[in-house]
Amino acid sequence: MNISVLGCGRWGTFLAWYVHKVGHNVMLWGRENSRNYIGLKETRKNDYLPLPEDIVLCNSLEKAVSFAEMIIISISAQELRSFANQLSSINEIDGKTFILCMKGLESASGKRLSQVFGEEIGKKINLAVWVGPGHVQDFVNHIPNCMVIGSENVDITKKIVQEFSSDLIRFYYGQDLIGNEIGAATKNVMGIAAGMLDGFNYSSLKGSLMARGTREISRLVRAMGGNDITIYGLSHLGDYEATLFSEHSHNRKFGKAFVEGERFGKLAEGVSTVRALRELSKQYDVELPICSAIYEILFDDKNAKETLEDLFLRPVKFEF
Ligand SMILES: NC(=O)c1ccc[n+]([C@@H]2O[C@H](COP(=O)([O-])OP(=O)(O)OC[C@H]3O[C@@H](n4cnc5c(N)ncnc54)[C@H](O)[C@@H]3O)[C@@H](O)[C@H]2O)c1
Ligand SMILES: O=P(O)(O)OC[C@H](O)CO
Repeated sequence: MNISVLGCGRWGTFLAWYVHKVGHNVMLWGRENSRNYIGLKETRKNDYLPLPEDIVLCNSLEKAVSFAEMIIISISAQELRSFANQLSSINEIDGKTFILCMKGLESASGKRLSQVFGEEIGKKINLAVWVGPGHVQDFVNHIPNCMVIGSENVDITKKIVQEFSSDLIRFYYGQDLIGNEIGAATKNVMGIAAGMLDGFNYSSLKGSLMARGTREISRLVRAMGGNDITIYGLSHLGDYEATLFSEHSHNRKFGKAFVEGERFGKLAEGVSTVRALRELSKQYDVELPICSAIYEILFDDKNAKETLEDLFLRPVKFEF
């Protein structure tokens, strides 16, 4: 099958490498002036992998869309609305299958990425998300993992899983798009919290963070109409190792650098997601103590150590 991957950053380039490895014809699109695109064009490699010769690199969106039956998108979440708007003017998108491989929420509205995409596209397309644990550094070293693909159409979910399954990634069929998208986005906020704990030498608290983080997000998912058990699946709890503990996690590294007064320059999606969660907490009247603490530290200039320690001073309550 012909597959295009739109976005040639860390994850997009891996996805092109992966779908090529499982036997598809692949076109990888990037913006003409982007550093990632220029680097790949010049060297056919990035910091993580060499790009196989028969993956076609291209900077024409029209060409990438018309080439493929299935189109994977992996860019920064806050750019998705304007990017989808750009895509909507391409007639050939009609009837194609789009797969969002990104973890975030629109920061101003709290909307899920499938909602944002659907609102802008305005044409008949199939839409799915592909989330769950996985770092490029592990996959290229042949370390397998499990991931989840979900959509509102189980036939589409099954078709994508069939095309992309391999001994490197075992997929599960997602059953709850709300839970999968909220779960994938919010694990990044827990990753930032974990990095802060690491920075304060409180790493032993990460078990408690896993228990209370999942509980907090499961309440939100239930209020939004999703299934709270989804949060204990691959899109959220299943992604904690790769985010709360991994040396490769950008979100964890961002949190650690933040409390150490250093700058972390790579994309850490949890920063924008925590703004979205403030909005969702109000909209759905759900208390999100850990996410609120991270928001206050990042955006209200609250002292990080005191704010995290204050979480311990809240009234005692039942665990579930
Ligand atoms: N296991 C996983 O599912 C997994 C792993 C890593 C990353 N991700 C997700 O993938 C997404 C991308 O992360 P990344 O680490 O590759 O980030 P990155 O910064 O390496 O890449 C982002 C890419 O988006 C491009 N981009 C930004 N704005 C754009 C626009 N308006 N139009 C077109 N392209 C634009 C940039 O040029 C860049 O190449 C994030 O949402 C991240 O959470 C998922
Ligand atoms: O490096 P991070 O924190 O963006 O995490 C990457 C993936 O989402 C881990 O599954």
